[in-house]
Amino acid sequence: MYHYYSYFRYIHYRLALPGSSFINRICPDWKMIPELSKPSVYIKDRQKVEKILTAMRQTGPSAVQVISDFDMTLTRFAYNGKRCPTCHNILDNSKLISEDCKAELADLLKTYYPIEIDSTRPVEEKLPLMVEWWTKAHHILVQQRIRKDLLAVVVQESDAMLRDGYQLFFNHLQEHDVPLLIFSAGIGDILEEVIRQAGVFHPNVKVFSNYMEFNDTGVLQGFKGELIHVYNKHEGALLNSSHFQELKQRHNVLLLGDSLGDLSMADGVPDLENILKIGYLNDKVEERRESYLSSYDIVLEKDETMDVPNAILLHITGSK
Ligand SMILES: Nc1ccn([C@@H]2O[C@H](COP(=O)(O)O)[C@@H](O)[C@H]2O)c(=O)n1
Repeated sequence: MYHYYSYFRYIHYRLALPGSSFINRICPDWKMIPELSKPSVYIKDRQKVEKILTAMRQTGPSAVQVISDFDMTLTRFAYNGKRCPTCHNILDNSKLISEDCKAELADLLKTYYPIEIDSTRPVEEKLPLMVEWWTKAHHILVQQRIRKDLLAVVVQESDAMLRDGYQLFFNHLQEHDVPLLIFSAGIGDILEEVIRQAGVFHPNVKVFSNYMEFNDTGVLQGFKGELIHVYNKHEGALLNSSHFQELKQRHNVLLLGDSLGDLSMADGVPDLENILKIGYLNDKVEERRESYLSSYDIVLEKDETMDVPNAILLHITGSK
């Protein structure tokens, strides 16, 4: 029964493809963004998306800000069939961690990641478990007496990969003075190193994340500030409301995420007018498709590229 239902939903979302003459007649913007016809693209309400795109293009780049998650949103989920690392995994798998602790961190991942992505569990039930995961993992990392000066080497030696098309994404935002806020439950120091080494840590990029605290000799002794995990980003957004106040003339938001927790990243934006939410659905696709389609305006299924966000950015900035 379930298979018939999901097949029907599949046909339903794929029927109104941008190539169809009906959609092109009422929605001229579809023709301008052929990337929206990629087989990886799913949209529940095309007219809503069309309306937001038209409004955002009309007001242009000076009214927009981009708010994005990092791990598995700006970075790849997999490459050649192998999972790519998150910020935490970059450290967990590095030479800075003893074999015993690597095994402990791997056990934590095996226990808690399935909970993180379980669409049958309510968020309230996941919250304490996520805090538990991050707290235990950070405790282990602190025990390892990690040296700040070795973080760059560890990132260089890792398999971290930004999504295909990341250069256009970061460079285009910089060229058009569009602020990019990266809001990550990963590790800020590692995240910054990944984008620095990729040559895209431009001045328009601001990062909210979990930052490491080092002692006078440069050894990790803890983490700064309030813990950010995947399901408390709204708290971080509200705590950092001064950042959003500085951008208060930017009423339009392009939001990129890969988890339902990422949907609250724009909670601190004052006088929000238009928000276009793009969600990468990387894992457990069948089980989670319906909830992603109900929450994100555009869902990108198993799509390792920045093609769609890039095409939308070029559209908004009038570059295409
Ligand atoms: N010990 C941990 C804790 C979390 N993760 C993963 O990191 C991701 C969070 O970062 P975002 O940039 O996506 O906010 C999240 O998806 C966790 O699965 C981890 O790998 N290890």
